[in-house]
Amino acid sequence: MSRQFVYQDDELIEKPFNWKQMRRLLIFVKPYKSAVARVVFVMTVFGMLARLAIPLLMSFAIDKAIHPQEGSGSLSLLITIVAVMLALYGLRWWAQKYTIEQTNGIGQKVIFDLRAALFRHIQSLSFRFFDKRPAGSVLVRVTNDVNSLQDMFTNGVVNSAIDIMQLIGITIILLVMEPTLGLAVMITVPLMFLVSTALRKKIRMAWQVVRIKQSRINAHLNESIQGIRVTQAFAQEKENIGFFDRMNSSSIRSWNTASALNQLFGPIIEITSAIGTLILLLYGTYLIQSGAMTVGVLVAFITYVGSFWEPITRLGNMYSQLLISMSSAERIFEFMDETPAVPEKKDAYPIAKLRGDVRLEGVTFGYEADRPALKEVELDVKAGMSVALVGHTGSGKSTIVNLICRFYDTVEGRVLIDGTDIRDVTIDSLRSQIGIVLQDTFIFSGTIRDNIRYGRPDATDAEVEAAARSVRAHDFIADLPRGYDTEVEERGNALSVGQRQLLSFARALLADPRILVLDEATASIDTETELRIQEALATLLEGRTSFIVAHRLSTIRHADQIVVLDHGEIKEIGNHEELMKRPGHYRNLVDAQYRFLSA
Ligand SMILES: Nc1ncnc2c1ncn2[C@@H]1O[C@H](COP(=O)(O)OP(=O)(O)OP(=O)(O)O)[C@@H](O)[C@H]1O
Repeated sequence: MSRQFVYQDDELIEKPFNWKQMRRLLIFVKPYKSAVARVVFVMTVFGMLARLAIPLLMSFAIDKAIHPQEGSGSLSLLITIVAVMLALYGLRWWAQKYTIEQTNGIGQKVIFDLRAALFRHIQSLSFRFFDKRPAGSVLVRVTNDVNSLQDMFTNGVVNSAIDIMQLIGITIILLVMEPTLGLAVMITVPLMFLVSTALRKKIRMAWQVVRIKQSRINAHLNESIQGIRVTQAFAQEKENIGFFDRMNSSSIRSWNTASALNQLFGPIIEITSAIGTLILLLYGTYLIQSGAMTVGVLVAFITYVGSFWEPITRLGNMYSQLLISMSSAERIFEFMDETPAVPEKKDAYPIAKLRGDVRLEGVTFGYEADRPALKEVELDVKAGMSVALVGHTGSGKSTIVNLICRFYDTVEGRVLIDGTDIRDVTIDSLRSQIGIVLQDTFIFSGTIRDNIRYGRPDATDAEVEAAARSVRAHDFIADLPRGYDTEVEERGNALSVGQRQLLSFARALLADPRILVLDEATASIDTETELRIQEALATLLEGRTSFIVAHRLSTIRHADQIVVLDHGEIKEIGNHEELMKRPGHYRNLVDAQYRFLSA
């Protein structure tokens, strides 16, 4: 079997009940506590009391109106009792309807708040958080884990409270009505509890296996779809299908096992409750025959016992659900407790409108503790200069720009913008004045216009168009079927690499940042597009401080300053002419590129 896919995704495994977590979850219910109180009140006063009173009335009707011990039956009393019973049924129906509507509404609101809080928190987390986790696992927490709490919130909390009260109510009534018979019936409760607890645990485990398998299928599906181009290019479809089939069959098998176990549950509960009813009938008949109890009381008992098992079963199910919810809650709170790796100081202030001077002073940084990506970097860039960062792959070019944008904090040394340590200012005020154009241009679903407007949502249509014209993107946009209103699919798959790059230039230009960071695309593009991009770039860079992770000689040559990096250290700094005059890293790099181009 292929070892190529290994999934260690988040799995819904149950966790022991944890009060601390439960309390944290209940905080989300707090805003709705008066609504919850109303539901509990309505259900207790109207729903539960009606439910408990009906068998008593039945017993009363039999013993007093239908078959009294003394005298004959009374039709008018019977009619009155039936009328009261009908009214109680109506009340119960209304109370139930109200409870269902309200609990569903409250549950949805709680889930909405929880999901929103989680999303808001994730948005605030730094790059380091996302470095450690595949997008899929973050996705699962915001969707599956939150959903798995949905049942608990929509039905669980309120219904369990009602069920517990109902059980207490029935137990008290049974014991008060006929203590010995009440006790005799209760004998089956521990039995039923033991049997159902053991079986339920097995069932829970079996369903967890199903969930794990299904979550692996999801992960595989996600990867397969994202990687479909590579799969087809390497003609691996057959292997992929085979792997998927095996996962699929294994998921079905686990489903069958779980479902078979589940089906055992109903009969076992029925047998136990039948034993209870049998005891009730035998002992009840004996009590009636010996004159210690009336037929009406027996009928009431049978009805009460019938509605005794129902809340027990529901509470059992709820308990299973609760344990699964615990693991979801744990994972949700694990994310909620993540603090941004790039924290904002309490007294951080918004940085003034930037001039654009950038200084790196003795900067050392590593993504991992023992692997420095930059070592004691010194760099002084005056406002308006364009800086090309060059060096072999992994030399630390992107890391420099990551630090300037404060996606990460330095381990040693500091980054100064206009003489201010960037750790002292608010992140928002800093980043909103820095434009970033990444190599892998991200195009969001929406129109071309929306995408250009991304960094400045209040820009007018005319401004959007002017930005597109300046970076030479207007012509290709105008050629699209609906021009600026063309919907681009998610990630802009329908656009070429060059077109996407021009779009991102327009986006950056419209945001009009003082400092521009650009990770140049390495993909080879035709000469005409290359020329167009160079022209666009010249417009974009005009008057701004810019840092370009440069791959094209044309870009590098025109830069005011070229920074040559090697293994996280700056080896050379100067402009093209200066660096070409002496032998060194830069000259070797340029010679190598020329050799490559002329080969
Ligand atoms: N998110 C990350 N987590 C851990 N290590 C990283 C991360 N990003 C980069 N690195 C490591 O840091 C070092 C510098 O990487 P950086 O991305 O700055 O190189 P680069 O010069 O931009 O390379 P390239 O030209 O290939 O983009 C490399 O050794 C790389 O493996």
